[in-house]
Amino acid sequence: MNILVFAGTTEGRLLVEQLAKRADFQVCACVATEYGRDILEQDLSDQVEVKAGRLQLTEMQELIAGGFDWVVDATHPYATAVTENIQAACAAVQCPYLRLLRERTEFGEDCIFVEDTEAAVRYLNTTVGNVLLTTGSKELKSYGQVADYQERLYARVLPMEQVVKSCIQLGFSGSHLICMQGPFSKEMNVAMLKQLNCTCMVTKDTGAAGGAYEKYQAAQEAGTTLVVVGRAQEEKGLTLQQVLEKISNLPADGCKGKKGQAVDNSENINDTVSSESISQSPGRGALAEWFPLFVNLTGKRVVIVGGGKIARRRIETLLQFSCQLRIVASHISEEIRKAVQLEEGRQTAGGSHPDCRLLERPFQPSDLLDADFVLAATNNRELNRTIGKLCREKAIPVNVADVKEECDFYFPGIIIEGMLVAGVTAQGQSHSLAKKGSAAVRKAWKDIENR
Ligand SMILES: C[C@@]1(CC(=O)O)c2cc3[nH]c(cc4nc(cc5[nH]c(cc(n2)[C@H]1CCC(=O)O)[C@@](C)(CC(=O)O)[C@@H]5CCC(=O)O)C(CC(=O)O)=C4CCC(=O)O)c(CCC(=O)O)c3CC(=O)O
Ligand SMILES: NC(=O)C1=CN([C@@H]2O[C@H](COP(=O)(O)OP(=O)(O)OC[C@H]3O[C@@H](n4cnc5c(N)ncnc54)[C@H](O)[C@@H]3O)[C@@H](O)[C@H]2O)C=CC1
Repeated sequence: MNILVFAGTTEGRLLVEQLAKRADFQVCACVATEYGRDILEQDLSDQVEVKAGRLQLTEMQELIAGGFDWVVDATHPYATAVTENIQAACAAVQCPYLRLLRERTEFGEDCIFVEDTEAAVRYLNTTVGNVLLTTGSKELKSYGQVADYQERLYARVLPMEQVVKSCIQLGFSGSHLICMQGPFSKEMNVAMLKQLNCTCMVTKDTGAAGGAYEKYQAAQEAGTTLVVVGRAQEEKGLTLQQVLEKISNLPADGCKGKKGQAVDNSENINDTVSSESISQSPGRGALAEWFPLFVNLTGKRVVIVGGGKIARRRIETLLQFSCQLRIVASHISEEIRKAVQLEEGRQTAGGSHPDCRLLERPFQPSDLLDADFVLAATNNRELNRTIGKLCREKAIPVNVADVKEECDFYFPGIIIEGMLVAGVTAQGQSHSLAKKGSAAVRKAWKDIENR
C-alpha cells in the first residue's frame, strides 16, 4: 500500500518512522523545508522517500494522483492553509484522507479561551498589567493593536537575527524581548512571569511538545491569567496511535480498486474526512458544535444584570416566556420599564402576571442567590467577567454578553409562532448571520400561519 504523509510535526515524523517498519507499506513523506528533509532522512533514508518543498494545490493533486492509496495530513495544527489544500487535493483526486492531530492540552476552566489573535488583542484591551506573549513572532504585529503595547507587552521569541530585527521594527525594545529557544519548564515560566510582573500570559495550544502544559501550570502558580489562542478551527482529527491503528487494520491490498468511492466514515465520522464532505465549502461540511436544547423556563429564575440596550433586547424576548425575571442595573432604561409595563398590562388582561422585578441599584453577589440562569450584560468588562466566574463556581449557567468565550450558553434569535418556538444561532461565529437566519424563519413562519 502506498501512503503519502505530509509530515510537518514531531508526530508526523514518529508516524513515518512507524509506517516505515511495515514491509507492505511504501511511504513517501512531504516536508516543507530542507531542514525537515534532513531530520527525516537521518534514520530513514532507506525506507522512505522524502520530498522537500512547499507544494501548491495542483502539485499536490498531481503527486497524490500518481498512485497513493492514503494520505495522512500531519501538518501543524495552525497551518490551516496547507491543510485546506491537502483536503482539496484529496477530494479532487478522490483519495482517502486522514488527519493526524496532536492531542490537545488539558487546560483548566480558569483560562481564557479566544478564537484567534484578533480576539486575544480584544481581550487584552479589557485588562491591565503586563503581558507575556509566547505565541511567536509571526503574529506579533497584530499585538501592536493592544493599547500601550510597548509598555505592557513582553514577547518571548526565537533567538534568530531576523526575528529579533522584526520585533524591534515592530516597536518591542530590548527590555521587552526574551530571545530563547523553548520549550520552557514550569519553573522557568514562573520566574519570567514574576520577574516581569505579568497579569496575563498568551499561548497557543501547542500541545505537549510545545510546552503548553508547563505554561498552564506556571500561570496557576504565579497567579497569572493564561489566554489560550484556539486553533483556527476546532479541527477534528486522530491521534498518532489512532492513525497507526487505522492504517494497520486496512486490508493488505489497501483500497486499490476502490478509488472513486467515498471513504467509509460510518465508524467515526469525526475522524476521517470523506472526499465528499471536504469538497463542500468550508463550514458546510463541518459538524455543528452547538445543539439546541429546549429548556422549560416555567418558574425558573432568570437574573439579568444590566439595563441598557442589550439587556433590553433580551428582556423583551424573555418577557414572552413563563420565567421569573430579576433585572439588576445601576440604571434601568425607560425602554425596559415600558416593555415590562406593556407586558404586565397584556398579561393582566389575559389573567396571569409575569413575575418581573426591576432592581435599580449596583449588582451585588447575593443577586445570584436562587438564580437558575444569569445574563451578564453590563457595560463593565470586569463586572461581567466576575459575574461569569461567580456563576461557574455555583454551577449556574451564565451568558456573558461581551465575551462569548465566557458564555455557558448563547442567547439565540428567538421566533415564536403559536406552538412553534425556534432558536437560531450562528454558533457564535456571526451575530449578523444569526439575525438574518432569525428574520428568515420569522418570515417563513408567517407564511405557515397565513396559509
Ligand atoms: C455569541 C453571542 C453570545 C451571546 O449570547 O451574547 C453574541 C455575541 C456578540 N454579539 C455582538 C453584537 C451584536 N449582536 C447583535 C444581535 C444578536 N446577537 C445575538 C446573539 C449573540 N451575540 C450570541 C450568539 C451569536 C450567534 O449565534 O452566532 C442574537 C442572536 C440574540 C440577541 O442578542 O437577542 C441577536 C440577533 C437576534 C435577532 O435579530 O433575532 C447585534 C445587533 C445586530 O446585528 O443588529 C449586534 C451589534 C451590536 C449591537 O446590538 O449594538 C457582540 C459584539 C461584537 C462586536 O463588538 O463586534 C458580541 C460579543 C462577541 O462576539 O464576543
Ligand atoms: N451579545 C451581544 O449581542 C452584544 C453585546 N454587547 C456588549 O454588551 C454589554 C452591554 O451593552 P449595552 O447594553 O449596549 O450597554 P449600555 O451602556 O446600554 O448598558 C449598560 C448597563 O449596565 C449597567 N451597569 C453598569 N455597571 C453596573 C453595576 N455595577 N451594577 C449593575 N449594573 C451596572 C448600566 O446601569 C446599564 O444599565 C457591553 O459589554 C457590550 O460590549 C454589545 C453589543 C451586542
